[in-house]
Amino acid sequence: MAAFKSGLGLQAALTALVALLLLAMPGLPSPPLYVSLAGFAMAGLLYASRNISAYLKIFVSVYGLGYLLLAGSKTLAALGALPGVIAALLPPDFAATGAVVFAGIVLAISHWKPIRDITLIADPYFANQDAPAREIGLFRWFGRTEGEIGRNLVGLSIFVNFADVALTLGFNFFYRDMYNSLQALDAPAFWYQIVWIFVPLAALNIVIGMFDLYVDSALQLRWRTWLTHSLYERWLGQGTHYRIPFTDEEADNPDQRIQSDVNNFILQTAGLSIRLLSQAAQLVSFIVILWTLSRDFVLPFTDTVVPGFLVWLVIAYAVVGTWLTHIIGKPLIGLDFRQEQVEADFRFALARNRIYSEQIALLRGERAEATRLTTLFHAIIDNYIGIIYRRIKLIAFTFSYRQASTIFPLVIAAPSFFAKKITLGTLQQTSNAFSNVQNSLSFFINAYTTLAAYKANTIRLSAFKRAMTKAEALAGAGYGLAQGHERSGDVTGRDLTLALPDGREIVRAASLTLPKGGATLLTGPSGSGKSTLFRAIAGIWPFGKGRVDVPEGQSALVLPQRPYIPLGTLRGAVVYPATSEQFSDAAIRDALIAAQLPALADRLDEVDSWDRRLSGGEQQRLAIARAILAKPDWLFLDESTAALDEASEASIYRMLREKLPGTTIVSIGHRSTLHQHHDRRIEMMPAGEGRFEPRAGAPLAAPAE
Ligand SMILES: Nc1ncnc2c1ncn2[C@@H]1O[C@H](COP(=O)(O)OP(=O)(O)OP(=O)(O)O)[C@@H](O)[C@H]1O
Repeated sequence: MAAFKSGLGLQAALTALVALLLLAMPGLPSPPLYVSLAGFAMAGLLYASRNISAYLKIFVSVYGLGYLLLAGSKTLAALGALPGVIAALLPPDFAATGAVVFAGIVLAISHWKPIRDITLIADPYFANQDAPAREIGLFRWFGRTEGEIGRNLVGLSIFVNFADVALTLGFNFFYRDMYNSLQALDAPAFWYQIVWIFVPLAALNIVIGMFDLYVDSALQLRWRTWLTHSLYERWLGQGTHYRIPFTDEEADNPDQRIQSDVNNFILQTAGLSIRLLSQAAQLVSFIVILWTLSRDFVLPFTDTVVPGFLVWLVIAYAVVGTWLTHIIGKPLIGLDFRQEQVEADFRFALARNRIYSEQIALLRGERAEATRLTTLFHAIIDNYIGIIYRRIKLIAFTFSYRQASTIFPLVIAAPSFFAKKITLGTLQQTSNAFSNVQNSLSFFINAYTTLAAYKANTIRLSAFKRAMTKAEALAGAGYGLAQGHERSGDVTGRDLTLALPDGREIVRAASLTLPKGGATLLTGPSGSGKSTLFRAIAGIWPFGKGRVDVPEGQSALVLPQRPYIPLGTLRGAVVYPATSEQFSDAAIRDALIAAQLPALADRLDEVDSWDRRLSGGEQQRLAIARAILAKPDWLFLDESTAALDEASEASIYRMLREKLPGTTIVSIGHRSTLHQHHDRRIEMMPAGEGRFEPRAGAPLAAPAE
């Protein structure tokens, strides 16, 4: 793996050097010239692959390394520098050139759109420079960065798969020799084949199978950990999750995309690409065997010689089969895509029933919910029935095809056997080689359903990533609303227009100031854009024009009318979004008591569905306790005490102003009793065409002591 690790440049140089050395040895026994010339082609390909996808580059590199090993060992063998036993085990000369051809194919397909869609999702993992993931011990020592471990694991997995192909070749020759010994009634030769050929091959097959699973699982686990983590970090980052619905991308059910699509994508990408590679190697090897076996093939019942007849036959057989399968199976892509969607919709509806169970029970909404669930579930069944019929049609074809392919080569080669032109061993070897070639060529056929689901999966993940990019752009500077910093310490708006996602303007303010210090009350009719103004100040509302400036380096906390209560302990719910370690238990208890929740002060460790256990007013007071702990410079209360009675609301406001003297409070509220707790008022006034304008009102009475 040394050349693999030390970069592409070095590999290319080494490969070219081997080729040069080989060429510069006139008179010395060396592999054929075409093997040496292929070295130059390999060096060129490695150079050309420097800008391709990080994932595909691994494959080109492995082929480069494969060429080095094969051509190098062939040269050593030609010079007599390798022991005869090892030299006999080396693959034929064409294997080295085969590596070059395959590297060329990988390079050629790297720009193809379906491949690019896949590599755009796969690449970030293999190109990352992050430290190895701590939580997974498997292969953590296999590279300095997580990306390097991933690349090395893919490389290792490819080598393991190639070893498996070599074994399959070994088995093919074993069958020939074993059946020949049977035909010749040669018992010692038969037992030699069983004990000295079959047993070692079978043992190796088991070991390789185990190691393959270990390497593949480690790769999948590490890759999934990294990709899942990076996707949800990005999804949660800077309000992206909030803005995705505002984009024009179809990115429904992000939960499903992060939890299940990622896993399937990784399983399929790693599985299919590496298998495709070994299938290709197997294909070439067995085509060569088949060609050798049918070099002078005489068409049955004629005297016509068709060189390599079986090779042409198997290619035609597989191409026609692939084409027919494609025609029959194509609708599965759309059906699988839709299945994922309807399953996710149904799951989401069930989850919502769980979350809103109390409201549904109070409203006696069970029937309505059941009707909706039935409709959603019918969509699952309808689509699945479509999938079943399509699969049955596909199976009718693939099964007949598979059955025919076991008997087909025997039918073709049997006349030669009966005419005593070939031995039983050769007949057996022919049949085995034919089915191996057919199998590799039909890789696409057999994996059709997987490929269909894989494509649907890739589309879903690509759309999710595009939606995140668009949502991030919505937050970017220059899009609609600009956000900056205000030196005076106030929150200000200049030439501000807030609009809805469809472009309709709802708030317009040539100049707006929320002064630092004291308390400001924002009032106005329902739907006049008060909460939207808070969203714009908090920097999550993307639609509009003009700018909002907030004081630099100051903390802010927005408490909505319905506070968010996370799953877990009461302690975690109170300190949210901070972590429990940031506050002592005493401070948390004091905050709960100050927020008029003394009964909860001793239940900090209790885990419960607190969002359902606590009343609306209790949840609002829990959010107030959060504010007391966080001590923000700015506290935005969006009807955050609307569920409390007026007396409780009054004492909460008094307590807040007493405990948080340095905090500027901005409240939204409809009750006139709120006036007494604020110093000034801003009112949303109608400004024509459905718009509202925030205007400063007369100073309010000094806050009640
Ligand atoms: N995500 C959204 N997509 C489309 N329209 C929205 C969205 N969020 C808010 N609106 C619309 O924007 C308008 C202003 O809403 P906003 O919540 O700011 O009003 P408000 O003044 O706070 O009302 P209330 O006093 O009833 O809470 C409403 O007509 C609302 O339907």
